[in-house]
Amino acid sequence: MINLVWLKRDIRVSDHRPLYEAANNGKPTLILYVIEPDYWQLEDTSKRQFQFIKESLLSLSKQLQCIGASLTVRKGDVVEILEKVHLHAAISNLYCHQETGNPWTYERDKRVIAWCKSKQVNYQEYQQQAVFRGHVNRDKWHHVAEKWLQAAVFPTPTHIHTLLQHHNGLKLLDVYPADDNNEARTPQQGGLEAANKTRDSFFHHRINEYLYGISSPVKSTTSSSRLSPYLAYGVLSLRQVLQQAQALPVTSKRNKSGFLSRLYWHSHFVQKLESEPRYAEQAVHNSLIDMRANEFNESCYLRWSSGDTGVPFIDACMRMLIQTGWINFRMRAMLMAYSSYHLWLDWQKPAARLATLFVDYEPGIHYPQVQMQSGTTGINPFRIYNPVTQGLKYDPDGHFIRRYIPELDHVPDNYLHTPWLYAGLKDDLYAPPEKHPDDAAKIAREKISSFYKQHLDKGETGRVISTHASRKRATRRRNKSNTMSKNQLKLF
Ligand SMILES: Cc1cc2nc3c(=O)[nH]c(=O)nc-3n(C[C@H](O)[C@H](O)[C@H](O)COP(=O)(O)OP(=O)(O)OC[C@H]3O[C@@H](n4cnc5c(N)ncnc54)[C@H](O)[C@@H]3O)c2cc1C
Repeated sequence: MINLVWLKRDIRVSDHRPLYEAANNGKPTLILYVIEPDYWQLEDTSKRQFQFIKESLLSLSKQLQCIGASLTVRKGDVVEILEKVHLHAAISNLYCHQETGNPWTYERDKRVIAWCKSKQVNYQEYQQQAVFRGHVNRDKWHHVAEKWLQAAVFPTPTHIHTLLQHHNGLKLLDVYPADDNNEARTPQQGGLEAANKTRDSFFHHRINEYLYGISSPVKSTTSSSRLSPYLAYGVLSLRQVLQQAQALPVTSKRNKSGFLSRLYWHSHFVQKLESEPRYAEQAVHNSLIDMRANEFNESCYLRWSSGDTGVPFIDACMRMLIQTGWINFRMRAMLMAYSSYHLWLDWQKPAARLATLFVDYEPGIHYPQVQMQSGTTGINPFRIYNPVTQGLKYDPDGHFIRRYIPELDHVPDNYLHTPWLYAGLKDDLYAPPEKHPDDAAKIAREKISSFYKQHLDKGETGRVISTHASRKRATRRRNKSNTMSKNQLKLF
């Protein structure tokens, strides 16, 4: 009888409860990662994410060797692979982490649980974020989340009695099982070494510029922590990073607490998708499901998705994302809002496109953010950014635009943010936008107001708020002197 540790978005040894439990019960243990071809065919997955996972698994394999264990990789349907393993060596315990993923992984997990039940395999699933299954009372969420995040981390096992396989299957990682070819030219590297380097440089130096650079797509590349892909695939444990950050003796308290707030937001957002999985498929507010239905303009979508809308700051942001696999929060919000308001595109297809471009794709953050930026939650419906004003503010000298849009080389600086006003624009090189951004924003405002007036059910808005919104005021009254809770006050 063996243990099986099934790895998903938890590619690490430290603060890893499934590995810890397996090591403690002394049975031979198979540590398994399954490349699931059907998953990699989905609209929201891509080769750049696979590449990051591959690098992280190769790094994990070395870490496991240091504690006498080994990683096994297999390719196929998880249930079929479990079945094969079980025939070869009976599985007594299957340990894994709870995953809040997309609808496909949710269904896959249900099949695994059903298989375990049918084979009388003891299925043990543990939390790896402050995200709770079943009914969650949002009034109490921050208390339980805080308790979980402050609990002691699980120590790295010093030895795991490993089950040796004929072949470890690491070579399978050389072949990406889909054909999207969506790679980033200069992505962040996966693996623990890169994760530690990124974290240490942030904790020891870059954190002091954190809030100063946070909104700029240029400054934030170094001032933001850049930990997102390591947290998304569990190369680092969120709880461990949070506790390490709390212990930092940094000079600027504002920067430190700004960063800590965002680590809390992580679980706050993932909890939304966990509590209401349809966030990934349908407008979370029932009245707003059809707000943009039957109006999808494919050519606008294609121009947006390749960074060719004709609005330079939008296009430069999109092209940076295509090239690097990362962009800062504000620009993610602006890109999403531009597609939803100015281009009036229903959010699903743009959301999938962005997901495939993010190396750090985390469904639990992504879909709730997408819906918030698209006005489909029924709360703060007008998240409309003026892309020209944003450009002038965050790229006043135009270096960022020039870097990503060489077709604008012939356009003088004073027209760089609005090239459609320049009489000499070579529009065969860089076509102007289909609608002037101001006109498009005005039309969107009118459409939203009119749709809200006609269709918005306020009772449903109340339901969305009570299920998903943060408890800002209540928390402030109850915890005036509690610094940890102050970090949660900024949740939205
Ligand atoms: C439309 C849209 C989609 C997004 N999709 C993703 C996604 O797929 N994966 C992802 O990790 N983040 C996503 N974000 C949130 C945010 O933009 C990124 O987490 C952040 O830019 C990552 O860079 P960083 O690690 O340097 O962040 P930092 O500012 O250093 O923050 C530290 C960590 O806190 C968490 N975090 C930061 N901002 C947020 C936020 N607004 N909400 C929830 N958690 C946050 C992340 O885990 C991040 O790594 C999205 C935001 C928007 C507007």
